[in-house]
Amino acid sequence: MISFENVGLRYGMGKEVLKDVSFTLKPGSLHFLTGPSGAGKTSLLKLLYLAKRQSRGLISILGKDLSALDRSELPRMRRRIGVVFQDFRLFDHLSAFDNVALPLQIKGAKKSQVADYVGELLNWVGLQDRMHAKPATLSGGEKQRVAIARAVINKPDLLLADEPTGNVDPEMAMRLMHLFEELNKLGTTIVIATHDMGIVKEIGAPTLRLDDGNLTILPGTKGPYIKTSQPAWKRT
Ligand SMILES: Nc1ncnc2c1ncn2[C@@H]1O[C@H](COP(=O)(O)OP(=O)(O)OP(=O)(O)O)[C@@H](O)[C@H]1O
Repeated sequence: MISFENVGLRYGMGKEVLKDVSFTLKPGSLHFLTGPSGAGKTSLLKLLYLAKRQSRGLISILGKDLSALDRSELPRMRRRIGVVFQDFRLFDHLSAFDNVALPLQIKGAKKSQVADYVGELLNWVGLQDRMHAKPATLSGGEKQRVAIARAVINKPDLLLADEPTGNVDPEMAMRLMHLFEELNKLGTTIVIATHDMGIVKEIGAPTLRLDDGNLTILPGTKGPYIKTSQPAWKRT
């Protein structure tokens, strides 16, 4: 369970970029996060992946109240969260295969299991012929697919993706969305920030919409996505 109660965020002494944001996401739900450029989407994701602390309000992630969380617990929490960053953040000295393998190796998975899982996933994202390439020799879309494979390989409890289909053609974008849906069916809670309203419409999951730091929640148009519930004090 993830819940935000009247959360505000400002950078330094600047104005609030998130204002009184309140929502709850049920475990296993899938949501889009939309809104114009500068509306606060990446900032909201930063709070969700524990890279920033809110300026006010209460946040609970994966059932843990962040205000009661000891700093020493952060690394363990972060390991349960997969993130696809807008700028990919791949390790330049590692091949596509090794970038994707890393989370499994850290977890201590067997070599044969790593080879199977990573091969299968890179195949799914259409990179079977680019497994041994280093990021510098990959196109933007190829890097994006490596970043997605790395974020999902561990079947995280929470997956956050910032514009994960920004660099691929529409056909690959839908394929990647289906990968997220498959992961969602296994129980991963997913939030996908996107400008691509075509994908939002096609998948039909409920949407968190930000406008200048203010959040509204739009219901989904298709199942089986678990609907978000507004906290009682926000219902009209
Ligand atoms: N590190 C920072 N320091 C100061 N202001 C910041 C910082 N990061 C973001 N902002 C400001 O916060 C606001 C929200 O930015 P954010 O990146 O969250 O928006 P966004 O909706 O993700 O935009 P985009 O769709 O263009 O990626 C913007 O006004 C931005 O200038």
